[in-house]
Amino acid sequence: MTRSTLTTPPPGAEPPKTHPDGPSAGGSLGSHFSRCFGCGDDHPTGLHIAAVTPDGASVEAAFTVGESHQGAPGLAHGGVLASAMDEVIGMSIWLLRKPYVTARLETDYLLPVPVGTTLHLRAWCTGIAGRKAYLEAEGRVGAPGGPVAVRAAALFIEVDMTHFAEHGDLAALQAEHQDYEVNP
Ligand SMILES: CCCCC/C=C\C/C=C\C/C=C\C/C=C\CCCC(=O)SCCNC(=O)CCNC(=O)[C@H](O)C(C)(C)COP(=O)(O)OP(=O)(O)OC[C@H]1O[C@@H](n2cnc3c(N)ncnc32)[C@H](O)[C@@H]1OP(=O)(O)O
Repeated sequence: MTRSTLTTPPPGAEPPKTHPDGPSAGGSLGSHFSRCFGCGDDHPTGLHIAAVTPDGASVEAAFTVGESHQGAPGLAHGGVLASAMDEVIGMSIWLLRKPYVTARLETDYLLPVPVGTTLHLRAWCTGIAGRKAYLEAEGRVGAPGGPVAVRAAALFIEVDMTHFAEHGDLAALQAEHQDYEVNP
């Protein structure tokens, strides 16, 4: 992976501490928002990524490139593949049960990905330093041990839940996150 210093954990970064409320090994993650482009069941043209965690610390998902994901004829659009990486990386940091947003996403495209290909996605956290989380992901062609077509490295920043209320749609947030209170 051609990774910049911005997505490389600095000396002293700590390993992630998973949260007891997160799914245990072998569990499904579910969608964090029904209209999310990456994972939402109600998104009409979304990626509909559904992930599991094999070990409580990383996530795995299978994503099949469809007709609506093309860039060049018959080939996946690079931005769609980056979205899939962003999604599984976001799912992996949500295992900590703290809200984070993507600050930086670096993607290496190693192989063309034809329509109809199933990419086996995996994401994991490489370290935490203050509000910064360092994460990686890969997409392998055809099988979990298949050739790597896409790799990503990311910097996510921890935010308060008010980030989503202040900048986004508070009613939609509260409808699906009943535990969210304004001015708790
Ligand atoms: C109804 C929905 C509910 C959702 C919420 C519910 C629960 C949470 C959910 C679950 C999630 C589960 C799955 C998620 C799946 C997919 C995830 C997709 C994630 C996304 O797709 S999310 C959208 C795209 N994302 C954004 O929309 C971010 C826009 N942005 C900002 O909101 C600010 O920019 C922010 C907050 C990032 C920082 O702002 P800030 O003011 O808080 O902090 P500040 O700027 O001081 O940065 C602090 C330190 O980070 C360094 N830093 C910052 N940015 C950097 C960069 N780009 N490169 C290198 N370093 C950077 C600084 O240099 C400083 O470093 P230092 O401390 O060393 O000086």
